[in-house]
Amino acid sequence: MFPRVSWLKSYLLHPPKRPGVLLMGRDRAIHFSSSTMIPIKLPTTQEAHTNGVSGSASAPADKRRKTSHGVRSPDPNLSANPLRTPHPFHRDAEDNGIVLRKFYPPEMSNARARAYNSDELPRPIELLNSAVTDTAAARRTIGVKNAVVHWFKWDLRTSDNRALCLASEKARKAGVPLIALYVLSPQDFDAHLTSPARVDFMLRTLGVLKTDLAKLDIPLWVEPVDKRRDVPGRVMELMAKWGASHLFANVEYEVDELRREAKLVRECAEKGIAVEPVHDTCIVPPGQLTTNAGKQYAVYSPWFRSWIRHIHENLELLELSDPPGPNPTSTRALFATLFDCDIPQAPESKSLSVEEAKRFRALWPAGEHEAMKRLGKFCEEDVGNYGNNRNLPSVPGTSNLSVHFASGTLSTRTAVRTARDRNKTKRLDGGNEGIQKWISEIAWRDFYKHVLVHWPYICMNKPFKPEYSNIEWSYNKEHFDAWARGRTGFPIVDAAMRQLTNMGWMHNRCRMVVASFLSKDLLLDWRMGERFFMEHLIDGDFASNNCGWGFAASVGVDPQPYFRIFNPLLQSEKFDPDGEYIRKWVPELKGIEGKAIHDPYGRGAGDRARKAGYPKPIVDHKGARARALAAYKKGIDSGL
Ligand SMILES: Cc1cc2nc3c(=O)[nH]c(=O)nc-3n(C[C@H](O)[C@H](O)[C@H](O)COP(=O)(O)OP(=O)(O)OC[C@H]3O[C@@H](n4cnc5c(N)ncnc54)[C@H](O)[C@@H]3O)c2cc1C
Repeated sequence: MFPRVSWLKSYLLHPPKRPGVLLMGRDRAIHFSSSTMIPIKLPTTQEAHTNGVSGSASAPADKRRKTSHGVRSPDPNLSANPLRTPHPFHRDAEDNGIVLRKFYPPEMSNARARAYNSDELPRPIELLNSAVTDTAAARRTIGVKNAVVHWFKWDLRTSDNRALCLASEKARKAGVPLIALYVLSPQDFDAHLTSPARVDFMLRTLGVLKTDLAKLDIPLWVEPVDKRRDVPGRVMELMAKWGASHLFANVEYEVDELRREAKLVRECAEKGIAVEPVHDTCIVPPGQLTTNAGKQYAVYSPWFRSWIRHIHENLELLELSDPPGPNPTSTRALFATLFDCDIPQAPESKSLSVEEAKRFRALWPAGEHEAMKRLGKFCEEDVGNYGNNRNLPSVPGTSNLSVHFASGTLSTRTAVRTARDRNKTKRLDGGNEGIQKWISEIAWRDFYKHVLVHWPYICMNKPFKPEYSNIEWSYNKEHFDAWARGRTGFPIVDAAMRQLTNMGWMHNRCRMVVASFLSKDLLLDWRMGERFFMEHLIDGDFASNNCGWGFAASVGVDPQPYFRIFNPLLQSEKFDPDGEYIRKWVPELKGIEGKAIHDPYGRGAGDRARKAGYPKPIVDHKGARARALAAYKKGIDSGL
C-alpha cells in the first residue's frame, strides 16, 4: 500500500552540485561556493527596467524601431551594462503581445541569457535546491501537528503521484488526516496563457478528484486567490488555520513556479512548516543526465540514449507509487467544512461558450479514469502500428494522451510501464517497434523539461540560441489573422489551424507544418504563434510548446536547421496524400478532387475554390523561402 523507498532518493530534491550565484528575493544575491556565502547587490527589477527603458523607450528610439521591416537598428542609447539592459528590440515583443508587461520585465538582452549559460546567474532550480538544502535541518525537526497537506497543481491524479503518496504516508504514520489543496489563481492563468479549454478540463478533473478523494475521507479544498503574488501567503495562512505542519507538492519547472516554491520553502521553514518539493512529472528528474564532460545535453539523440541507459540502470524510476490510503474516519468531523467545498466556475476571462463547453466535454472526457481507459485502448489497439501511422493526420494513430500528461491525470511512468509491459522485452529500446517509437516520443517530453530547467531563459521569451533574437521578424497583422483563422490559402495549414480552434488539439505533424509556415513563410515572430497555441491548446505545456516552436522555427534546442524550410505543398502531399484531413477541416474544398486539393489555385481548381469562398495563397512559397533565408542569416550574423 505505501511506497517502496527505492524511488524516494531520486525524487526528493537534491542540493546544487556546483558553485554559482543564489538570488535572494528581488534584489540581493549570494555567491555560494561549497563553503562560503558572500552577499552581493544585483539590480532590482525596477532598476533594470529604468536603465533599459530610459535609454531605449525615448521617442527617437521608438521611431527608429517602428521603421519598416528590414531597416530596424538597435538603440545606441542603451545602458552600458548588458545584463541590465533589455534586448534592443524588446519593444517589438511588448507591442505585439509577446512579453506581458503586466507580469514580466522587458525582454532581456542576449548577454543576460548567456549569463545563465556561463553560471553567472543562478538558475531557478538552484534557488529551490538551495532553499531545500538550507532548511533541511530545520524541516527535519518539525513534528507532525494536526494534518498533512498535498498541494495539487498540474498533477491531478491519485495514482502514481509521488508527492501525494509521500504526503499520505506521512499522515498515516502520524495518525493525522491528509488534506488535499488546489489553489485557483486567475492571474496565473492569464500570465501563463492557459487556454479556456484547458481550464475547463482542469475544473472537470477537480470534480472527479474530489469524488475519488471523498471516498477515502480526504477533503479537497479549492482556494481561489485573485492575485498570483498572494498565493504563497494564502497557502501559509491555510496551513496555519488547519494546524498543518507538512506541505507536499510536485515540482513545476517553469521559472515563476520554481522561484515561488523556493521562497515558500524558506518562509515556511521559519514558521515551523515543512515544505517538501518532489520530482514527479519527468521519468528521469531534470539534472540527472549529463554528458561525459559533465554538461547538459543539448541534442536529443545522445540524451535519449543516456535516458534509456539511466532508466535501465535505475529501474526504480519506473516504479509506480501507491494511491493515498484512507484518512481516519474522524476527519469528517474534524474538518467538516473542507468537505463542503464546491468546485468553482472558470474565471470570466477563461470561460467557454455553452457550445464550446459541450464540444470539449464530448471530445475530452476528464479525469484519471478516462486517461487510464484511453491508455489501455491505445496500447491494446494502436501502439503496434504507431510507427507507421503517427505522421498521418487523417488516421487516429496517436494516443491523444497529451491532454492527460499536461494536466497530470496520467503519469508518463504509468504510460511507459504499460507500453513496456505489453512488449516481449523489458528493455525500452527493444522488441515491438511501435512501442519503442511511442516511448521515444514520450521521452521528448522529459527532454524538453530538462532543457527548460537548464536554460531557464527560454521561459522568459528568449530563444534557446540567444543570437536568434536578432532576426527581424514581421508583425503583419493580416498575415497573422489569416494564419490563426485558417485562411492562408494553403489547405494543409488551414486544415490544421481549424482543427486546433475546433478541438483544442492538433496533430504533431501539422503543428510542425503550421509553425514552420508562420515563422518562415510568413516570417512572423514565432513567439506570436507560440502564444496562440498556448491560448488554444487543451494540452498546452510550456516546455513542449516552446521547444516545439523552437524546433520548427529553428531557434530552439536541437532544431530543424534554419535553411531547411518545409514546403507546405510537399508536406501536404506526403502526409495527407488523399486530402482526407483537408476535406474534413476545410469543408469549402470538399468537392475538389485528386491532387488539386493540396493547391486548388495552382492546379486548375481555382474557380471552384473561389466560388466556395476559399482564399488564394497569401504568399508565394518560393519567394517567402528566399526572404526567410536572408532574414535568418542577417539576424544570426548581426552579432548583437
Ligand atoms: C509547435 C509545436 C507545439 C507543441 N505544443 C505542445 C504542447 O503544448 N503540449 C504537448 O503536450 N505537446 C506539444 N507538442 C508536441 C506534440 O505535438 C504533442 O505532444 C502530440 O501531438 C500530442 O498528441 P498525442 O498525445 O496523440 O501524441 P503521441 O504521438 O501519442 O505521443 C505520446 C506523448 O509523447 C509526447 N510527445 C510526442 N511528441 C512530442 C514532441 N514533439 N514534443 C514533446 N512531447 C511529445 C506527448 O506527451 C504525447 O502525448 C508540440 C509540438 C510542436 C511541433
